[in-house]
Amino acid sequence: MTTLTQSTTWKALQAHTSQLPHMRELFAQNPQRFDQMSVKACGLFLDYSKNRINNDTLELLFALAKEANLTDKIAAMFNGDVINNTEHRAVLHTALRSKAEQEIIAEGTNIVPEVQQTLAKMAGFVESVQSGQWKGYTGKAITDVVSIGIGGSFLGPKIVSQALRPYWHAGLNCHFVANVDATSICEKLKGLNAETTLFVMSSKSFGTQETLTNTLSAKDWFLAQGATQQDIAKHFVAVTSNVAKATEFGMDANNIFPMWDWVGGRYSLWSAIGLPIALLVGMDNFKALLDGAHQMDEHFANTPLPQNMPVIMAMLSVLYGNFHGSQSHVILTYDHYLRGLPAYFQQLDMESNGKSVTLNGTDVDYSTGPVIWGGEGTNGQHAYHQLLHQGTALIPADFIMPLQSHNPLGEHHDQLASNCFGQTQALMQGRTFEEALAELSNSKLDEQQKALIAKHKVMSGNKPSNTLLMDKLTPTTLGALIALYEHRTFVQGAIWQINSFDQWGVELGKQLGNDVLERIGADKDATELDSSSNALVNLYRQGKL
Ligand SMILES: O=P(O)(O)OC[C@H]1O[C@H](O)[C@H](O)[C@@H](O)[C@@H]1O
Repeated sequence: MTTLTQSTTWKALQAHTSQLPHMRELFAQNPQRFDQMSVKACGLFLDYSKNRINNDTLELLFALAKEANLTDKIAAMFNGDVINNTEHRAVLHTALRSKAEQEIIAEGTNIVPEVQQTLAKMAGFVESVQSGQWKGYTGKAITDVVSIGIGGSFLGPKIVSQALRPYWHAGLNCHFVANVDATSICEKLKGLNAETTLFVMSSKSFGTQETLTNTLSAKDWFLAQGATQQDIAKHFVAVTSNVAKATEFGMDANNIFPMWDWVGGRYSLWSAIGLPIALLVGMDNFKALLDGAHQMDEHFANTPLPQNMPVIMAMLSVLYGNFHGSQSHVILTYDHYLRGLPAYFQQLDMESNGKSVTLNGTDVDYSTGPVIWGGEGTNGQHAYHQLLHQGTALIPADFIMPLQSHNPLGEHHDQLASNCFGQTQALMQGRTFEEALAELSNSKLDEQQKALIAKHKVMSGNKPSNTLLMDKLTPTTLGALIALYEHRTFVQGAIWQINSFDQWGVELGKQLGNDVLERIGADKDATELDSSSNALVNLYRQGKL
């Protein structure tokens, strides 16, 4: 047993949660519920009143946070303490969006000047590409950027670029390649002109198989179009913390944008890994994105726990995962531009909190990170929302919606908003048997059939959701929104006493993948693996069934 599950507060929460009435009743009991259970910060508004909570629940949750020394842990992260204990690294993505005059020390050095220098280098490059001063090998301006990276070096730039589509510079397009499946790069390169294409290779380690292979194929394609080795410097740039390896690979030293060990891959879009974003939306908008995130950092670092938006959201997730047996959490974005956000938060949260041992190596005896998934509203309402409403699993939901659309058109946005709010309402209140029966009062069915159908129409309700609103989706509000989820993830990790910043689980697959690759390339059938893996490798070597 860990000290966490043995704590009085943990036990009190177990006892308390089983006694709480249905949310319908909680709303009926307290007309102030919405006012008391909503909070505004950094251009975001969070309504968390549709949760299985009352004031006592919140008190217990914040007590748990206090007992986990959350405030000290937050300070330790911002101070650059080596909180990633298995990789001996500080965790300072917050420094990437700090103010130029701040001083943030990592391993004895103030890192803010390096951050600022890199931003300045990005600004110069972005300006020269956007203005057309940067010329390709035949003297033409760049029209297309191909961003090559995977994991944190892919999803952040891709999803943020997608979200900020209304801010794109006219005349520049961007294509993202991650998968080692050649189809990805081949499809992207079709129709592109080598003379006007710029490749941005992003790899923190500069050692990731997919990214290296895709970059080599991009280089081959580029040379096959008539360009020469000397032309590469005009068309290939790299972002990496391994400058030596990038130079060795053939990248021009002037075209390498640095990042650092103290930035985790899934927290790196704020660094030069965000270069494709900056190329598309310009440096002012990129800085506005950083500023939104910085505002959320300030809120997170300085706001008492009960009013602290990331802390509230994290503790609600702890409530469902640890006290209601919830294994999954859904992100529902009611905004087409934010359709990629669930995938981004999935990587952020699942790679961070998919852990089973505490920082000191003890096995956990409680659930840690849930499965994160989701999609855009209203599409999901015609598909998986069925399970949210009537399935057997309890899946807390976050509904995210801007109040104003970038594309105001007729009644579209009113309909979108009414669906969003209607869903949260339906999840919360459900439908009783009596209500379902009453709805059938005018039908021609006999009493027995009515009772059967009514039974199928019953929705238990009491399904939790948060609603997150913003005026409009802008670089600033998007920055705040992403930082909100980063900190939410951090807080959960802090409660669970796990390391949210390493990812050893993905390493074994990579290692074994390399081993299998050797066997695929060998001149005899594989015999040394388990029977399934041997047979699969051998089938692959045959190339047909
Ligand atoms: O940026 P790179 O070093 O190429 O790493 C790319 C990605 O690969 C790894 O497998 C990690 O799981 C990710 O966190 C990382 O973002």
